[in-house]
Amino acid sequence: MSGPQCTRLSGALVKQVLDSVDSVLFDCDGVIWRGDQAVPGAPRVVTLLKERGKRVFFVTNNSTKTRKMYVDKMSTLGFDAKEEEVFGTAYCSAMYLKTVCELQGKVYLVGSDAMRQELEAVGIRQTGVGPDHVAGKQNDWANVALDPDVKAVVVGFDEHFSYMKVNRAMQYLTQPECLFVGTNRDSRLPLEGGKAVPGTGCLLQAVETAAQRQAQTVGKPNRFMFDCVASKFSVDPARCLMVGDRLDTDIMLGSNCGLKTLLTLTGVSTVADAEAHQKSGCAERQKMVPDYYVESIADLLPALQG
Ligand SMILES: O=C(O)[C@H](O)[C@H](O)COP(=O)(O)O
Ligand SMILES: [Mg+2]
Repeated sequence: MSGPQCTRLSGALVKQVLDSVDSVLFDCDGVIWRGDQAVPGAPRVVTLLKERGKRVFFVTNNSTKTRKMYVDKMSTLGFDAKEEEVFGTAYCSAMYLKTVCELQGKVYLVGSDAMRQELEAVGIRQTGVGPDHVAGKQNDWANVALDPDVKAVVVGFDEHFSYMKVNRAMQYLTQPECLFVGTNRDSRLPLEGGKAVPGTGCLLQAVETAAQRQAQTVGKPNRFMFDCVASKFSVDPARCLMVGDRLDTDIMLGSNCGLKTLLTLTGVSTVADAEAHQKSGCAERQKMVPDYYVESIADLLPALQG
C-alpha cells in the first residue's frame, strides 16, 4: 500500500526521522498542552530540539491569543519560545486580510479581543468584540443598523457568541461584496483530563447556515499558515515535520504542503481514525493518514537525550 503508513515512531526510527528534518512545526492544543497544563515532557522536547539546531514553530488554529499572549503562556509552562516562532489564527487572519484581501474598510468581528489586537496591529479597524444580546422585536433584529465601513465579516472563537452576533453577521453578509472569513473549523477544543468544549467550527457553521454562504478559512488545513511561516523563514517543506493531534487539520496541512507528518495521541484523533482513512481508498482521506504516530511527544525524549 503506497502513501503514508501511520507507523509507530520508536527506537532507532526516531533519530532517523529527526535527522531527516531541519524544522519542526508543533500544533498546540492537544500536542504541547491541554488547556493550561503542558503535556508532560513537552517543554524539554522543544528545548532539546533547539539545542540540536532544529528550528521550532508553533502553528495553532486557536484564535484566542495574540503571539505575545502565546509567548507568555509558553514561558509560564516552561517552553522556550519567541514571538516570531508563533503562528496563531488571530495573527494569520489579520495577515490574510491585510496581504491577500488588501482589505479597505472595517471588519465585523465575531471573535476574541486577541483577534481585535492583531487586526489593529496591521491597521485594520473592527467592530463587534464583546457581549451583544438581543433587544426589541424580531423586526428590529432584521433591521439592525449596519456600519457602512464594514467590508468583511470575520468569525473566530468567541466566548460571547450569541444569537444577535449571528444575526448581525448574517445582515452584513447579505451584501455579496462583503468578505466572509473564518479562522478554522475545529469541532472541539481538547482540555485537561480528556475533557473538551465546543470548537470554533460550531460557531462558524452557525453563521454560515444563517448567511447561506461559505467562509474562506485561514487556519489548518488551509496552506496559508504554512505560507506565513515560509514567508518569514526559508524552510524546505521536505525537511519539515508537522506534529499534530488532529487528522483533518494538522495532518491534512502537512499533506497539503508536502511535509512529513507525526500524529500524537494526547489530543483528538486516534490511530483507529487514521486506519479508517487508510482503508477508505479515497485519495482525499488518504491525506489525513500520518507518516508516523507517538503516544505523546515525550516519546521523542530518549532519542533527543541520547
Ligand atoms: O476550537 C478551536 O478553535 C480549536 O479547538 C483550537 O483552535 C485548536 O487549536 P490547535 O489544536 O490548532 O492548537
Ligand atoms: Mg490540536
